[in-house]
Amino acid sequence: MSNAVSAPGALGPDHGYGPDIDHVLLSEEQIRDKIAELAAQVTADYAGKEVLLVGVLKGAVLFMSDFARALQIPTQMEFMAVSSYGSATSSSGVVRILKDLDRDITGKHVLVLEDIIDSGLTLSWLLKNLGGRSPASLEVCALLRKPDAVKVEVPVKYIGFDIPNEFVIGYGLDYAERYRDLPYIGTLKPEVYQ
Ligand SMILES: O=P(O)(O)OC[C@H]1O[C@H](OP(=O)(O)OP(=O)(O)O)[C@H](O)[C@@H]1O
Ligand code: HPA
Ligand SMILES: [Mg+2]
Repeated sequence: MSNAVSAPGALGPDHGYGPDIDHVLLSEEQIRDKIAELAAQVTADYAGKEVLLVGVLKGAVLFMSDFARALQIPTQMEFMAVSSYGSATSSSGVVRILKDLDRDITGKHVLVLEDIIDSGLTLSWLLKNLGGRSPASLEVCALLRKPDAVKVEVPVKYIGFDIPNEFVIGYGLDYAERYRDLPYIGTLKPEVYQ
């Protein structure tokens, strides 16, 4: 993986988290460029249709916000909150719905937005759940995927970056609810976990 860029401090505001950051994997600019690319693909693929974006809270909130603005087609937004991690760094495998969609998705073109596919357990569960609600179509757009961590293969049409199998934070991704507000994606120093 050749995405490692310069020291965290060189990349703009770090919200005071700088000392906790080990290295930056994806800069704000790399993320922005990738979102523009993904949004152009989705805009072309869904031309003439209205898309219902389903953001998976809380991790996908920054991604959804930037992605929706980069799209050039009309979209509506729904959110679902599920949790399989709690404050741990590996999935418990037990997915719980913390907040369901506010409305019926029958006949809608649903595009699920995820920040990360790690084990794939969350998304695999979510696709079964949403697939049972008779959408016109159901696809996934995930910003990050860890190919070496996948336990369940999930059909994903749009992927931003494949990343190494290490715990990452920033741009929506948390460790124990912290670091979501970082504009870039990076890793934490080992001592932060102690
Ligand atoms: O592929 P998996 O191993 O299932 O992991 C991916 C999921 O885990 C994270 O959510 P988390 O449960 O931490 O909730 P959060 O988004 O509120 O932090 C992440 O946002 C994905 O939804
Ligand atoms: O690497 C990760 N970081 C933060 N949250 C996560 N949820 C699954 N994988 C990750
Ligand atoms: Mg989390």
